[in-house]
Amino acid sequence: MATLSWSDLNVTTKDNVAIVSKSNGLCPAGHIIALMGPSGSGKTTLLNSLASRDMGSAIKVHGDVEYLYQGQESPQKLSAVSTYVEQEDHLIGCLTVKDTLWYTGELSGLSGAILKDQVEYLLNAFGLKGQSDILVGTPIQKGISGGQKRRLTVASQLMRNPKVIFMDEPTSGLDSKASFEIISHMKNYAHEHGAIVIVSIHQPSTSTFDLFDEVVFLSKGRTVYNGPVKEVVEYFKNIDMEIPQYYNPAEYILEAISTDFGSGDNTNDISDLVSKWEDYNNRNGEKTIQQILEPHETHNSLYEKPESKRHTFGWRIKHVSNVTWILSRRLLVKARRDVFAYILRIFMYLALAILMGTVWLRLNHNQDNISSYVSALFFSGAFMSFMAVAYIPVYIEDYMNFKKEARNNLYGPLPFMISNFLVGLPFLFVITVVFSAFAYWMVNLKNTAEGFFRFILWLFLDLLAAESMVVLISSSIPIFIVALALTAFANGLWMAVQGFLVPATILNPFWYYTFYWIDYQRYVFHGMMITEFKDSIYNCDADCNCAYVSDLASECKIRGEAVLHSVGISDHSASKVGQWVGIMIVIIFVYRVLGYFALKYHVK
Ligand SMILES: Nc1ncnc2c1ncn2[C@@H]1O[C@H](COP(=O)(O)OP(=O)(O)OP(=O)(O)O)[C@@H](O)[C@H]1O
Repeated sequence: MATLSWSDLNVTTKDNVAIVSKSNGLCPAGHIIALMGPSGSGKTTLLNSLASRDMGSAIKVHGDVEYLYQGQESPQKLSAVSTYVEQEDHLIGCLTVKDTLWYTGELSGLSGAILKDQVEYLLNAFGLKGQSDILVGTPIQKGISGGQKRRLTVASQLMRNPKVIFMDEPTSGLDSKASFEIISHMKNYAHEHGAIVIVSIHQPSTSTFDLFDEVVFLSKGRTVYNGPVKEVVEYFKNIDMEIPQYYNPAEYILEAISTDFGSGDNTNDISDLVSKWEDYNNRNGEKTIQQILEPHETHNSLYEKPESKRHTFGWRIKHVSNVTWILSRRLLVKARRDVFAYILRIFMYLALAILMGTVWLRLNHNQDNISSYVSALFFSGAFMSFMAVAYIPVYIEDYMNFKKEARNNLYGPLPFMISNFLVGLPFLFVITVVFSAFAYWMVNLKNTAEGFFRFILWLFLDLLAAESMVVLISSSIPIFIVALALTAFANGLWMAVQGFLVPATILNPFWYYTFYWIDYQRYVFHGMMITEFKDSIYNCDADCNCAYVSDLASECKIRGEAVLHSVGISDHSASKVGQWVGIMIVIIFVYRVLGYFALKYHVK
């Protein structure tokens, strides 16, 4: 039989302030255990420590947590068989309830009739059958209620039949009936699947409280009671703290061990309760598995030996491509349904194209218009990439969902990054074509099909690089306001050093020898400049004064290459342009690889 046990677990801050002290416990397969205590008593911290979750360098954990099978180290690691239901839901707003379960099932390796049955079973078990085709909900489209989201979160994490389930306040925001239903379902799940379920919970009703097999009461991180729920009343009676009849025992104990509110300091009372619990334990000894288990609990078939899985390289490749395919399909559904993902941006770029086309309307090839042509190209490249900030909230929603799923071992950062890139490609291409189709001809940029397609190429690479930068920044610091500020700053930097506002020839050496060479907007700007000015001829003014000197001055004309020269573009050969396209691809690749490592860091 599998068990999760912990001994002498101490959690402190790095300044040695105790959060959880001397915690011991044992939970056998088939049992559901509650961690209870007032707010700030250390329930989440204990739960995280049991789940071996990284809590940052500010927290230190000492002691042992063991996942054992028949008293021996389990062949499978706890992280491989467990799932953690967080306090926040982190669902994808524009998927329906059924879609959410379906894709999670696919990601868990289910398919065909098994997947269908499992989805149906969970929809029924969590009371979501009537909402199966309703969207989870987005900021502009109301979806299911908060309580239904909570139930969906829990249901989706049972898809792959985890052996150990940690739940951080799964019932917060739910009414007592819904809370009862969830805990009741988890109890049945634990019993039927031989799973271990550990739940931190605030204030369950009496009927919900009675569903738990064991309970740990914490006060300021110290254990006041850890044992069977049905012995709670008896234990507290024996230590002269009789729970009045008709009183919810959980509520009564929580009031007694709460330290934040109420009159007077009850620290001594709490210390007294902790000592009494320690004395009781010393007298009776820690309970063994046999003492914890009910005599009738002999579901041996459920406690099958977990098998260790060693994956070959070929299996991994197949797994990554399968998961990439599932994630790509899910993202495509989102991209189609979520107006914020791409649809709004397509209209935004269309509006910008019309704005640009009417501001720089039908320029002609007189020298007075040369600077307007140059600024139009700068605006297209720089401002279009700046607008990629609109992608940040969409990406952060995906990231949060990714983090939840990756930490629960459904997949890793690689398929997430690849699918995000692949699904972005067609949408960014549509945005590019829509923008170019209007802006290019309205401004009267080079009147050739080749010029138009080259413009599309540069703008497409520009948007890809801008979006990849957003992915890198938002993956590194997935906090909306910070990612927004950093992306705006980075875009300002790339605009400033790309050689338009200050020509490369006079750019400060620090910027020139560093950021100028890795500035994707610079390659886009120079690429567009070559497309526009190479092999173009402009008229000097009526008195034959030419703003740019070229070999055509005697004919009162300016060769476009002279304009290129003035912004520091001396080599405009096809090989140079090809080299810049290559550099753009490398920049996009590097952004994505760095983004991958940022994701990897966050789910370590
Ligand atoms: N990283 C940290 N640095 C310093 N103190 C921390 C840190 N994490 C948690 N704590 C402190 O540890 C204590 C326990 O926090 P925890 O979140 O585990 O409590 P909780 O019982 O789950 O509370 P709630 O029911 O309100 O969610 C709190 O006083 C909290 O301020």
